[in-house]
Amino acid sequence: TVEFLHFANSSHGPGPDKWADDYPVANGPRQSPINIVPKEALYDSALKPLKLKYDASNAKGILNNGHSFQVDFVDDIDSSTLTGGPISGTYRLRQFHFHWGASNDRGSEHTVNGIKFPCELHLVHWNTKYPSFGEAASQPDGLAVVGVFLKIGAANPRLQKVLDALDAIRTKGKQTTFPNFDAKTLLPTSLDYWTYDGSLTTPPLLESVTWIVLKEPISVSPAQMDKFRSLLFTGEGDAPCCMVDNYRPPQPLKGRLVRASFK
Ligand SMILES: O=C(NCc1ccccc1)Nc1ccc2c(c1)[B-](O)(O)OC2
Ligand SMILES: [Zn+2]
Repeated sequence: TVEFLHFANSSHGPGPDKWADDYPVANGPRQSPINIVPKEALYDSALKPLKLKYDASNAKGILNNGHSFQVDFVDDIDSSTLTGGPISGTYRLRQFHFHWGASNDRGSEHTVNGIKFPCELHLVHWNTKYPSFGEAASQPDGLAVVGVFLKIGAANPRLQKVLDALDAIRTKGKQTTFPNFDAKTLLPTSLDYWTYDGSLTTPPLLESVTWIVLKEPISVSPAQMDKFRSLLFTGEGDAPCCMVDNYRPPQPLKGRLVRASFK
């Protein structure tokens, strides 16, 4: 079947194959996502365990931003942080969001041995050595994003808390409060990960992300996947366009090394 990326030319702008026109970095040396080939990843015993310390009271709101939805966190103090892993210093949790497909055969941005998952969660953190997220986003060590695959299985009750808020943000630009949410509840048991240097996967595609992709997926049920697909790319009053296939396909590795925190 012809894979139609809903990013493709449509009501919400040009698709991935057109991004290089406005963002030449789209063809840069460290673009994301990538296909991860576990057998070609290098086990690095010097990699530290990930340390995620999240404070549920930092959760602020949930927003339909027109290409995904995100849960935003208070990030003016070091209360929800990522340390350890491949990074040095302290990175603050800013937001998390997802990417998903029109059907369960696609949707993730990273792939593993060419396998696509139906959905991928991104927990976005910024390096506190910089004064703000915006500043950090333009630095090579500015951002650290934890990627978590979602795999079809039993319904995920922790994810359901997020999905229950989607009815209130169906159209582009809508937001509502989303207090007291512990993002740690969305993580799998194992924090084993692959890591590599990459970029934002949506414009401006800045090459400022240390990617940390967890090996173990979390579960999502088919009904829960349909809840993601109930969102709209379009604003209230516009002809409705379902928010699906909001993922960028894998980009050339260009000689980059992917390291593994596990054997
Ligand atoms: O924060 C974003 N845009 C707003 C912005 C503000 C200021 C400077 C630059 C960008 N985008 C963005 C951030 C993090 C990730 C992605 C996109 B992702 O690749 O989808 O997953 C990880
Ligand atoms: Zn993302």
